[in-house]
Amino acid sequence: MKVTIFGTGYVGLVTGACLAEMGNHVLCVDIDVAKIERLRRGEIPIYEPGLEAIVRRNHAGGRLDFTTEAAPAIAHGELIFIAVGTPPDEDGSADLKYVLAVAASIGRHLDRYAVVVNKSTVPVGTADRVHEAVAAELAARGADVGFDVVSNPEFLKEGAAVDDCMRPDRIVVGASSERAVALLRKLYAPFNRNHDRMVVMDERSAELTKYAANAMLATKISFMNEIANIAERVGADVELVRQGIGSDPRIGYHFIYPGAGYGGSCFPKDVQALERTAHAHGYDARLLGAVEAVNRRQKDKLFELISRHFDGRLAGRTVALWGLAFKPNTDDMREAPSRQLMEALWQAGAKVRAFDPEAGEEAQRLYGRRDDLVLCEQAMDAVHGADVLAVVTEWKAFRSPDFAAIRVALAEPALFDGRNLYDPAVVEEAGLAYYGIGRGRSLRLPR
Ligand SMILES: NC(=O)c1ccc[n+]([C@@H]2O[C@H](COP(=O)([O-])OP(=O)(O)OC[C@H]3O[C@@H](n4cnc5c(N)ncnc54)[C@H](O)[C@@H]3O)[C@@H](O)[C@H]2O)c1
Ligand SMILES: O=c1ccn([C@@H]2O[C@H](COP(=O)(O)OP(=O)(O)O[C@H]3O[C@H](CO)[C@@H](O)[C@H](O)[C@H]3O)[C@@H](O)[C@H]2O)c(=O)[nH]1
Repeated sequence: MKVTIFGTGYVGLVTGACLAEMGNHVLCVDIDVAKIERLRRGEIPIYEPGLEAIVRRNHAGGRLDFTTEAAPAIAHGELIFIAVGTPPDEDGSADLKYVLAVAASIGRHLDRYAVVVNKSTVPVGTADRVHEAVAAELAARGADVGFDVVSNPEFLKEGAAVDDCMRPDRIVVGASSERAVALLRKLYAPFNRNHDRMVVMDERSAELTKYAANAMLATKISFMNEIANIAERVGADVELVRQGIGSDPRIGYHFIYPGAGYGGSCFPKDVQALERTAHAHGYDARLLGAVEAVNRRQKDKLFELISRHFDGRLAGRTVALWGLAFKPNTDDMREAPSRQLMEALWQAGAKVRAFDPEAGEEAQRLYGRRDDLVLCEQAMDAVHGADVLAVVTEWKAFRSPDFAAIRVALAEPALFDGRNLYDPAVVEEAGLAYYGIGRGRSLRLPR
């Protein structure tokens, strides 16, 4: 099929590449000229495992191309995806200016029936607004062209985006037109070979499904962080509690890892946006407000532990920091807990020596050159010359470090484990003070 995708970010590029891999002819459009030039040269602007090979193969095979021109892109696709950003505006609601700009542009150029497929995460009612924006432009030029708008939210996770896109749990399609549903069934048929993953519903339910999924996952994390903070105070170990509750299949082991708080481009903004939607409809969504508040507080947790360790005297101290990305397998630092921690440390007069397997360049872009930040090439380089070590992101490379070498390298051997990666007893045996999240220090069970 002929597919156009507006937006070549995490969602647009991955979707475009995977649809091309399934044999479709995909044209990706972006207003970012530099991004499109890089993509045409076969360079991938983001770090996403497996993506580069698929993009290069399909670009070379003539099934995937990139442009900055809206008109030929709209002429190309029988399915036109919108996968542009929906950042929060001043009050936390989703800002639809990019989505509506694409919709208007479709209306200005469309000259035969097409399905406009919205993949961006958008508030309930946006399909109607996109419909109106396209229709207004068609009317303005007196064009009598049929089109449908479908909601098709995306559930991929960064770091596993290609895999999620190739093997989705479900494909949610919100549509009121049979013609549009039939075209989407055809497009997604190769992804449904094993069993039908398509869940067809109305547009509003599809839009709400996306927010409900993210809000549920964020709620699980904040819940566990709340339990961790209780565990710390009562002398229990939240890691044992986690295993104790996860074994109940109604609860499950997934997404109940306590830590330094959730970050990324989705959970923080989507929980907030859903709360704003509820508010706009006269409902006070208290649970969502609490999920958000618990997370904001949790992102301060590592700083509090480090500050307490030094009795609040952080000026002149140096903290080694492992992990800048908001989670492993990405270079994305949007809303990353590492940022809140670094900024608080700087404010308190401390310096940071940081290492991340992929996000060093992004940190450089965000913070530029400054005296209180050294970006290191190796994990141990960050530790040498630091007083203490804080682990913020659970990259696999950090799972089993040489604690003895870390103890020798640190001036004040202490490890702040923001993801509960380590066994406190093992760390302490190596001669380092251990601080985790919700690990009451009075409890040490025999192994
Ligand atoms: N990142 C994720 O893991 C993820 C997962 C599911 C859903 N989402 C949602 O998908 C949407 C896109 O997210 P993302 O992370 O891919 O964003 P992103 O910021 O990585 O990419 C968005 C792209 O859209 C481009 N763009 C903006 N206006 C444009 C226009 N008029 N025409 C063409 N391109 C334009 C930007 O230049 C940018 O390259 C958001 O609504 C997000 O909430 C993201
Ligand atoms: O038990 C857990 C699981 C995750 N996290 C944190 O939660 C954040 C988000 O992680 P994850 O969900 O893996 O990453 P995203 O790429 O943001 O993906 C989420 O957001 C996307 C955008 O909407 C959705 O498509 C995905 O389904 C949804 O998982 C990260 O900071 C993680 O460190 C925890 O603290 N504890």
